[in-house]
Amino acid sequence: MDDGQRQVTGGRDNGHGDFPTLILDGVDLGHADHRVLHDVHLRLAPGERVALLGESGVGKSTLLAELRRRLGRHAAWCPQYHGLVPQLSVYHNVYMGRLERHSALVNLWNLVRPLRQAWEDVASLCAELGLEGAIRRPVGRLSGGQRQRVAIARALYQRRQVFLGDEPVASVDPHQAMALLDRIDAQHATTVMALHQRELALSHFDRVWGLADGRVVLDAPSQDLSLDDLDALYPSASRTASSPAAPSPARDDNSDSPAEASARHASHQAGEEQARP
Ligand SMILES: Nc1ncnc2c1ncn2[C@@H]1O[C@H](COP(=O)(O)OP(=O)(O)OP(=O)(O)O)[C@@H](O)[C@H]1O
Repeated sequence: MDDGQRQVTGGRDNGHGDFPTLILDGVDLGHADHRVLHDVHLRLAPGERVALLGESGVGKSTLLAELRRRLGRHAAWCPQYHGLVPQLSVYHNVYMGRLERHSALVNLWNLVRPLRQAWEDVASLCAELGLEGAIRRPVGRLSGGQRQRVAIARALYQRRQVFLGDEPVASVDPHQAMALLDRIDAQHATTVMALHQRELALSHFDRVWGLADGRVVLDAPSQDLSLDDLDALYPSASRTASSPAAPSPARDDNSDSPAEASARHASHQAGEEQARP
């Protein structure tokens, strides 16, 4: 067992209080023999909202899977491809978020002939998320945005301390994305979400973790970051946007690389420490 696991599993847990600070201290993450992320140093403290950014395939889902493994029952999970059962209704898919809280008999009953309380709980969550007319509909007949909201409803129904989301607002328009993030934040003081919307990362999160080239290259408060800092996490997009006839630098010369943005934040912090009496 490494330090990060000891921090999570060894702390106070009354089922309602804060989970212990989660620490990844120089770990490598990957799949079988394939190392995806090297020497990861990160801390997730209760009350922090973190946006996880980086190009496709860089390892965001891999990192989220590790956080989920370490947080265990502290974490509600909203997966990238929703993980819904298309043949079953919205009610059934949302209810399944909490199966482990009840006995097999209660679950069987609620799935076959829902008890009033379970139905009302799911119906009210669905109404909040704009799914009021759809609760009896099979998920396979919903739009992509509706399915995304069902997946979020199922994660909210889990009622855990930490919300882990793998691009949970990728299939909805920007207005809905903000409303959904507000709803998630209302229930969870602590969140980690993979995103591609840089503006949302700055407006809705306390901190940004940025991945590139198999490493964590950015770990800084969002208030210290600009869109240019986040753009630097997407070099392929900059290359695509550049004209092949007149190649231009990926970033303007005044903007920092993610590592420089992290360093800028660190030196800013050090300056504040020194200035303190
Ligand atoms: N189950 C797996 N087994 C082996 N390799 C995997 C597995 N899942 C992902 N990978 C590989 O790990 C690397 C990182 O994938 P990951 O899904 O973590 O990236 P990501 O940043 O979440 O990408 P995206 O934004 O496209 O979802 C990729 O090279 C991917 O092919």
